[in-house]
Amino acid sequence: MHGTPFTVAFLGPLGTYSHQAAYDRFGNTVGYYECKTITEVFNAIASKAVQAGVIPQENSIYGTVIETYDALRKQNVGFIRGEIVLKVQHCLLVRGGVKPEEIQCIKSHEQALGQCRGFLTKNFPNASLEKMASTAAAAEAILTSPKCAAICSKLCATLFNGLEILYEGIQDQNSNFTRFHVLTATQDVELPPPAYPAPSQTHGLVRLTARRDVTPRAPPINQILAALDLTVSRLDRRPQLDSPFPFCDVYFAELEKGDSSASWHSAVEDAMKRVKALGVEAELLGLW
Ligand SMILES: O=C(O)C(=O)C[C@]1(C(=O)O)C=C[C@@H](O)C=C1
Repeated sequence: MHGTPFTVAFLGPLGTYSHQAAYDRFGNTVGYYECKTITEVFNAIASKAVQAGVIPQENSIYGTVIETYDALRKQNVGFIRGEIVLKVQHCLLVRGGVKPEEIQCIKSHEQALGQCRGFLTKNFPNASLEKMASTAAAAEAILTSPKCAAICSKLCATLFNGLEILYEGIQDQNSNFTRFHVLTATQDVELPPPAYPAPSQTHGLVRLTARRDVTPRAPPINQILAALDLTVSRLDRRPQLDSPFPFCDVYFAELEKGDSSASWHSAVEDAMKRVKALGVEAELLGLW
């Protein structure tokens, strides 16, 4: 990709929170590449169509972004290089002139519908809820569906002509943040420097898979974490799809560096060796 500008993929269209998070990190120093789904962002990174991507990971009201963790289960999924935390204030948008009592359906990304569940139950108990690929895709869709409203950011009211804001700040808690990951295909892709000084690396993400079909006496998660012997600041799990046994999981352990001055990268590598000695697969998915 010599000579091509650094390009960053995000869940589009323009106006999504992913777009805003990407812009917060990379500004106008890079090119942008809109994707229709989060999975497409991962694919664009893996196929090297882009040098980096921004992926939503977790929301402070609704929790884990499932599509992201399902993608992180796959091989060669990319490498997490940073995080961006974005304040999320959802609005309810309609086509100009539409009254609240005329709204029959509400469209948005499932995360946004989940973050506004209390508001929707109270104010629109009879409206049908429609999952869309993103909040801005929902805003675009209501241009041609006048009986529907969209949950999205305020920015969409300026980006899409003919839409107006009916309500602002409709999420169930006023304080609402989404954390995004910055991903590249491999650890060695050079990232443009951030506008503010980057903190030194203090996080890591390791995928842990105990395969009962390969290691019948695979240890339980508490023994795996004991072997890891590092601070685990969060633990997510998704089903192991390729196991002949039901209810076997893949774990994602987010690690946090303690006070030690030793190299963080080698501390994580050593911890993974201890886990592998138990017959458990350990894959490094990020350091940031
Ligand atoms: O639909 C968008 O605008 C997105 O960027 C996706 C997403 C998410 O998946 O969590 C990002 C932030 C908000 O939490 C709602 C939706």
